[in-house]
Amino acid sequence: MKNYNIAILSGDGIGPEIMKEAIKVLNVVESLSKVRFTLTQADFGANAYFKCGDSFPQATKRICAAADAILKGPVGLGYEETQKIPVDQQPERGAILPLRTFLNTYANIRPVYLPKTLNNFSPLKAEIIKDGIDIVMVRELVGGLYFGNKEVGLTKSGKRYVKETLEYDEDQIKQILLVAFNIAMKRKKVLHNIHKSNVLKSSVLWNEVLAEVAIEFPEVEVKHQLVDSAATFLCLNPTMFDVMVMENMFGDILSDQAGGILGSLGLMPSACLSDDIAYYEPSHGSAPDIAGKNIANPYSMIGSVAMMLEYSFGMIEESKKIWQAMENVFVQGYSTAELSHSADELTILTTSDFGDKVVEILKNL
Ligand SMILES: NC(=O)c1ccc[n+]([C@@H]2O[C@H](COP(=O)([O-])OP(=O)(O)OC[C@H]3O[C@@H](n4cnc5c(N)ncnc54)[C@H](O)[C@@H]3O)[C@@H](O)[C@H]2O)c1
Ligand SMILES: CC(C)[C@H](C(=O)O)[C@@H](O)C(=O)O
Ligand SMILES: [Mg+2]
Repeated sequence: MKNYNIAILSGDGIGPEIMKEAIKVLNVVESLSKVRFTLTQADFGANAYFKCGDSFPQATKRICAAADAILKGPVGLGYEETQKIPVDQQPERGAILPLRTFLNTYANIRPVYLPKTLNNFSPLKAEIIKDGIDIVMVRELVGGLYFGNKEVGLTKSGKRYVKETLEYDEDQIKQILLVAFNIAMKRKKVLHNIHKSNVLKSSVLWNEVLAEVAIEFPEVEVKHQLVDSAATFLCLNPTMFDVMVMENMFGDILSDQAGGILGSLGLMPSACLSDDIAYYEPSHGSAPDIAGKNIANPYSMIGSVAMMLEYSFGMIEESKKIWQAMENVFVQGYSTAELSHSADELTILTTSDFGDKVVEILKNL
């Protein structure tokens, strides 16, 4: 029987709450299929820092390196709590970014998906999204401003200054574009290239490389869109997009905006892919404002499981069933707390009840 080793990094805030539900779903998939999942928990994030003084401990690195895939909950704390941790150990700089470089997960796939049955969750008018929303955002994840040279100091006149550089080389750009073109080939063969070449030299190089890569994909129609106007059209007419590709920072911001047009960040799972291994995490953070209340929406974490089954283990049917089960929970008239604004007659489920409903439906699909 096939066995997959999965590292479980539950994270901070709502992380452990939503991870518990994701594991319930994994256990059901295991019981219904011919695979075994061996789960290994590892400390990561602020909790790891407070436990052992390191937000990405060596032991966790070893567990990740030995895994077939990694399932990661969000990390981070509220602003005040974060100040208790030295800047370079804060879970974003000390854990997430090092994890991304450690694994070289350069391609971040963020599905922006709302089946038409659920379009009442979106704050957008029904006529704009009558057929639902179905976009794949492809975000470069190990380059750009996040990882460029950083300098902090004093000017000659004693003023504090900071310098952060947006760096890419052509190989980094090419590898993410190849991922995006290949996804476009499997979908509608239309790729929106999101850039800012009217100002940024990095976008000029990005677009030059894109023109070269595009020759290998003559069937894909490329549409160029400046990032600022893309933000507008994402609200006015999201269905004009199918696959969108962009550099790291643009992708961070537009993908959170995308969570907004779905109605909640809790509907945003993601996959972070390298050529060898992948890790899966919600696009959102640790939601300190709702942590510990059993009200977070675990859809993003369970959706990350579905993406792991598809991308890392080729378990396409099982993955589809998880998406279907989650949609069915909502279609049956249930909701999670943060989506409750959309219709008063919905029954609000706690985090754990949502997981239980998914499991119940999954067993009968
Ligand atoms: N990949 C990651 O681990 C990751 C991603 C983003 C932010 N963060 C970190 O998370 C911390 C909090 O950041 P923030 O508050 O700006 O953003 P956030 O994404 O944690 O929360 C933004 C809003 O969305 C809501 N929300 C998020 N996920 C939800 C869910 N599953 N169900 C219901 N509501 C949900 C929150 O309650 C909050 O109102 C920060 O430390 C940040 O750096 C981590
Ligand atoms: C927490 C932070 C480092 C991270 C990012 O900016 O990439 C998050 O916002 C995300 O979108 O995954
Ligand atoms: Mg983000």
